[in-house]
Amino acid sequence: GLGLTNTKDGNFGEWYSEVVTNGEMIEYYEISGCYILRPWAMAVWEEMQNFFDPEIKKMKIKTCYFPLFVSNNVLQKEKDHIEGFAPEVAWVTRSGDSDLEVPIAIRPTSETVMYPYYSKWIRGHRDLPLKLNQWCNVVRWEFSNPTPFIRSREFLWQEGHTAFATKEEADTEVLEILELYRRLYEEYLAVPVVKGKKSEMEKFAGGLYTTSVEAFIPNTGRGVQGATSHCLGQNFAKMFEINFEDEKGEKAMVWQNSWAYSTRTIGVMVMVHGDDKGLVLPPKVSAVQVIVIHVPYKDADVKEIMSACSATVKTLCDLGIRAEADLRENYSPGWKYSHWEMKGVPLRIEIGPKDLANNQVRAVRRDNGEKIDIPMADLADKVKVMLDNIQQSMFDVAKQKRDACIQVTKTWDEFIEALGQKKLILAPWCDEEEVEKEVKTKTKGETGAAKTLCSPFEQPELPEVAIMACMKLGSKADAFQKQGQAW
Ligand SMILES: O=C1CCCN[C@@H]1CCCn1cnc2ccccc2c1=O
Repeated sequence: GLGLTNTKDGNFGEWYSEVVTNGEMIEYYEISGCYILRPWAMAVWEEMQNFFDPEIKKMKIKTCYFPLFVSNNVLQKEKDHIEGFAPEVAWVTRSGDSDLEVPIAIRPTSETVMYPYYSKWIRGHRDLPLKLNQWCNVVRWEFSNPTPFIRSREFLWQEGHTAFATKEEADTEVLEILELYRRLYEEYLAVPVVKGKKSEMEKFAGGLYTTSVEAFIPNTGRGVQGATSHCLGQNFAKMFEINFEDEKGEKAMVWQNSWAYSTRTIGVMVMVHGDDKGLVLPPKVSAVQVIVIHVPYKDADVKEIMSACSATVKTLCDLGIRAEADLRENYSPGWKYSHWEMKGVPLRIEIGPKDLANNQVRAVRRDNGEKIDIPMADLADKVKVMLDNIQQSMFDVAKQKRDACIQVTKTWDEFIEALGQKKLILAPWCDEEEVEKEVKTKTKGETGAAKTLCSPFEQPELPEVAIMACMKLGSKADAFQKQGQAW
């Protein structure tokens, strides 16, 4: 039938897989770790792009497109960067039935594709800042459990790559981009995130420091990295000889950043807001914000009801609201209610004979099921306000749930206990790599190992605090909470 067979609190993994499929966002593909992104998902991706791209254009960041393929020697150039990632690189070794002279890699990220040309294009300080972004796919041949949107062998993202004359300019941009990522999550996906700095162990090895926005999934007690904004320092400039002649005529290396968000954002949004009836989409990113459904009644004039629905859709569309009518006669209203609830449409409007007689419509919110009768005359200003309320309410509810999971711990025992309770833990933190490694071993085998997520920029009164989350361990330990000075 139409309903889900798994519940969100019952079997989260199975629930998630059903929701993205029944909600018509994802179709599973014959090659493991790859997924088909259907229009219902791509519409969310496009709404996010409609916010983000104009914002970076305001920052004078230009769109480019570099090739998908990377030569081996260039890929190996920045040792720190590639070390550890090598197993994930996919290679083209043949064309037709003949082997390639030299295997060619498919980009897992584009630093090594782009930076030889940054070196060629950047000569003097007048060539700076160089700020480019590309919207593309990348391939990482991962082996840990693939999950639609969250972890796939190919995914879509934007990757920004910028070069500056000074570190100050780079530092400033890192945080400007991070703020855009916060807005993307909080204002569009209605998902609360924590901004912070990654630990030395978790940061991008090829960079100087990494900042990120961290989301949290209460059902699993897992933190999830939402987007990253790295300052690369001068590491890549050294490797790829990206120098410029500064005002004093001296040769200087550029300071670089790179930053990305990917289709993982959609998965986080589904995990946070979805419920046992399916997807729940924030109005700002939903392809359809209002679905209008006619309720035929035995001898009522169904044509009149249908035209009232079409007129309602027109009124709403003229206001810039993404409204559609489902007037199919081969499906019952009940079937349609379940179908559009599964797809997470924020607001449903029902029109039946009674409504027509009273010159009103029945509006039903997807997020909390609230039913409201609206006079036809008030449709214009009421519906827009309702959609804004739904957007805000979805964020407030998610933030309240996330905050309820945050626990401050001051002792190892408190920490281990919180770990077992799927908490997002704030604990004092020293950021020494061996401490991080030690805790990783010490917390294995417990309810689930843990990982540092970030050291929040907004710190509670505690000294040096890092925010962590318990990660139900699948194949590898990749998330643990931790304290710093405590031991
Ligand atoms: O995050 C970002 C933001 C966008 C540009 N790239 C950086 C850093 C990517 C780190 N990374 C991640 N997986 C990889 C996998 C294979 C080879 C290299 C890499 C790799 O460098």
